[in-house]
Amino acid sequence: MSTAKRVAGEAAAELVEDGMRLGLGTGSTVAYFLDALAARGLDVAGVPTSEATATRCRELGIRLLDVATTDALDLAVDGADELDAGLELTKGGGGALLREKVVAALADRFVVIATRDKLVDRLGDTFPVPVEVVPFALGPVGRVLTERGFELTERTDAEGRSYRTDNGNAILDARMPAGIADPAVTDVALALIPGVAAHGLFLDLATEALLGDDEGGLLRRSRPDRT
Ligand SMILES: O=C[C@H](O)[C@H](O)[C@H](O)COP(=O)(O)O
Repeated sequence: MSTAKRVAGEAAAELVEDGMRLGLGTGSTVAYFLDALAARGLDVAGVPTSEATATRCRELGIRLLDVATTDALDLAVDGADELDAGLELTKGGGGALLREKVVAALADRFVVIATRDKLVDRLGDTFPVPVEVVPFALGPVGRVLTERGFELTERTDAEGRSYRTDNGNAILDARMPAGIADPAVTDVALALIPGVAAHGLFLDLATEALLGDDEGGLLRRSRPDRT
């Protein structure tokens, strides 16, 4: 049990209103959000960002929406692996980055829930950028990333096999030893490499952050230009 994650998840559940269409993130912090949301018994429905979240929603009785027929969401709630003072994020530690980014982009409001220790001065300082790669392109993409100075680790599953996302893709965890000097430049550069399906830099998407700590405290941050 993590008090810090629970506090953040429960605070996010309080933001939900009857009738809302939600984006339902992925991860251990989101698990607390889903529990608290189900306990409220509201009439809501959401697009899940992973098979794991979809399964948990079915168990909890949270109605699911098909992303194919959902043009907009009122509120998305998701975790993060790092966030900076401007609410720019690194995500994808749980491998759900592609669907998470699609869902976040559909939402009018995107609330990040995390523990306070995930606040960083600069993205990439504590967590590599997960790069989701179509398996066919693993070699070429790996070579391009290495040429650009990234140190790569191909993600593996519990059995040591190449990890596969819900979309059937692999993940290269890419660390820039010198740090990511300009996330906006890296964002575009990564997205343009043929074979990259998605990457874990989430820029200009989050509107608010709810950050819990182990003493039960909650820090609220908002992006001034988006709320
Ligand atoms: O792919 C997974 C996601 O981006 C998660 O939201 C992120 O890794 C944070 O997960 P957790 O809340 O378990 O730390």
